[in-house]
Amino acid sequence: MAPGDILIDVKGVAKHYGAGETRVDALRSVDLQVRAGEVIALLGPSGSGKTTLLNIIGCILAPTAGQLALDGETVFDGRWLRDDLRRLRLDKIGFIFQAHNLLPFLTAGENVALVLDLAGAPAAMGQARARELLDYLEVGHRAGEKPAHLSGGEAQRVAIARALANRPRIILADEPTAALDSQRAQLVMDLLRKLAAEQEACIVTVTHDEKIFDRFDRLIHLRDGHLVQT
Ligand SMILES: Nc1ncnc2c1ncn2[C@@H]1O[C@H](COP(=O)(O)OP(=O)(O)OP(=O)(O)O)[C@@H](O)[C@H]1O
Repeated sequence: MAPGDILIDVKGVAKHYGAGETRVDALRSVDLQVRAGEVIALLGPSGSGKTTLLNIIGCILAPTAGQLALDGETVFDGRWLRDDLRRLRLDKIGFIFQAHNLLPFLTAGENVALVLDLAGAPAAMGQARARELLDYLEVGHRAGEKPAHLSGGEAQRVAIARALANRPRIILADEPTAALDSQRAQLVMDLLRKLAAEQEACIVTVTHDEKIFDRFDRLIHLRDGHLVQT
């Protein structure tokens, strides 16, 4: 794989929820390609389908129709083509969620190292990588704390470190900077851009945060279940 290769390929993806009178067409027919090194934003009003699309790309939600290929491999075509979606997510995808979802009974450092542990890496390697990432995000001094003792911004940076721990090529983020002040939001975006370039990864971010719009290569708007690129 080289920079510029297509890491996410969404073709004709539709998703509806419910049936009959309660049916909601969240995505109608969406085509989207994202290449290695690209950092893109998904924008759109509430209910326009941003989270639905992010969850489909993350193999958390099955489309109603269409195809999805990740890193050159078709993973959905009318049905999931792999039965080990958990493994696929562990290997290829890093998630940064709005609610940071850190495990409350583990320290910040353990939360990050856990990802590598699950992927089968030796414990010492997981701890070293956790330390490196937490230091990089300027939260290394909090590595021994449980999430309940972290501020919102600190917890979010730990969650970002966790998403990056496994060096995924596809990073999906839902409002990653919502809990951060302007300076830190830009720092986090600059870090994500640097990582995307270094690791030949791509980043898809749902955001409403205007202060980081200039950090994206493309802004993609969702309207009524369709994409409009700018
Ligand atoms: N599990 C569900 N069951 C039924 N309808 C749903 C479900 N999830 C989402 N929807 C509907 O699908 C549409 C798209 O929702 P989605 O959460 O993808 O939008 P969004 O753009 O991410 O919104 P927001 O910015 O508010 O998070 C909305 O009309 C929503 O009400």
